Amino acid sequence: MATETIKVNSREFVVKKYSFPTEQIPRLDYQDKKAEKLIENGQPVILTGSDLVGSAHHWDIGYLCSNLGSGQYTVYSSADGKFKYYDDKKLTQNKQFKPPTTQTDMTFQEFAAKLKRKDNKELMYLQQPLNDTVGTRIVMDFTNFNWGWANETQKKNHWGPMTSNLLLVGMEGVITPAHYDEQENLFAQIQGYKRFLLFDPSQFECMYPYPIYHPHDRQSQVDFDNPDLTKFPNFANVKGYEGIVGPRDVLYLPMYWWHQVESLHGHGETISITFWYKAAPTVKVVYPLTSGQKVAIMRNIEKMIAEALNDNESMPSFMQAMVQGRYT
Ligand SMILES: CC1(C)c2ccccc2-c2ccc(C[C@@H](CC(=O)O)C(=O)C(=O)O)cc21
Ligand SMILES: [Zn+2]
Repeated sequence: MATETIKVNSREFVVKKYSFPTEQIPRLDYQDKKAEKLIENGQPVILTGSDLVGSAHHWDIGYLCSNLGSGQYTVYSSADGKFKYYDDKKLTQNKQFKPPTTQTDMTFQEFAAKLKRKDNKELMYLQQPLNDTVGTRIVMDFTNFNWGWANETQKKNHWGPMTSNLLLVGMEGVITPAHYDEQENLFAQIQGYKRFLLFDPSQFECMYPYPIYHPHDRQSQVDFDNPDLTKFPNFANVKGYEGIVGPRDVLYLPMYWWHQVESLHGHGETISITFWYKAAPTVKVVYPLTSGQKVAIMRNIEKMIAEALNDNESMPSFMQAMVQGRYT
């Protein structure tokens, strides 16, 4: 795998080299009016100097071990280090689907002990909603997040309610392959460095998501390491953004933006916390539609057709019959 070296603020990072061009995601102080403007316009921005999770800046594996209590945590394992999310509620409709990762529940202490072992054959990724089973120190740190700023940002941008905070602890080298989410996301990095590759929702035609009834719904079918340009020819035209998100950085990741996330080697495990918000309720449709809104329309139509046909096998021929030779 070809690599390249990126320099950010006198630090050097060795990253995988991909086939597509990228521009830098802007990095601005979180109080900079330009940053506020970008968020307002649904554009990604890496916010520096934010104290959104200031009360968690001291979190490391040892502290979490001592203070997360003995609750069970969901740990995913992957032989190739890729953690392509799959919706287990859609497994029934896809008998032949083979989950690409395995999922084990364990205490954080067991997870930390596994991290220390040198004979790990698989990479591991702990992903857990922050809930009340955690210890009192963590609850205190959580309570002391800068909720004032978070709530103000939520209100100013007419986002819906916050739905969840996920605690993520990844080994160096874990990769979350390209996908999009249907929520606004303030992504707070606490420890380690993550490279984000982002693609505007208008790149939909280059990303070839799985069918909506597939367990990998919302994930791209394209293998970035070995893109099949026969099956996915438009991927040759894809253009992205990229940025390295380090400790104390907060990335605003707009809804419907595709993202691939790589925990970089040489800087230890990554610890992140996500703040997900439902979309703003669309009170009045404003034209022209944004590219994100067009993706939402495509998804809703795909869902309606799948429900109406009630037979996923007939979706491919139906979808093609609807447009072929007509909308050329
Ligand atoms: C891959 C993993 C661990 C996972 C497994 C099974 C179910 C859900 C998830 C899940 C959800 C969010 C992330 C964080 C981030 C990617 C990253 O930071 O790696 C991201 O995509 C986002 O913040 O939107 C990571 C995961
Ligand atoms: Zn995501």
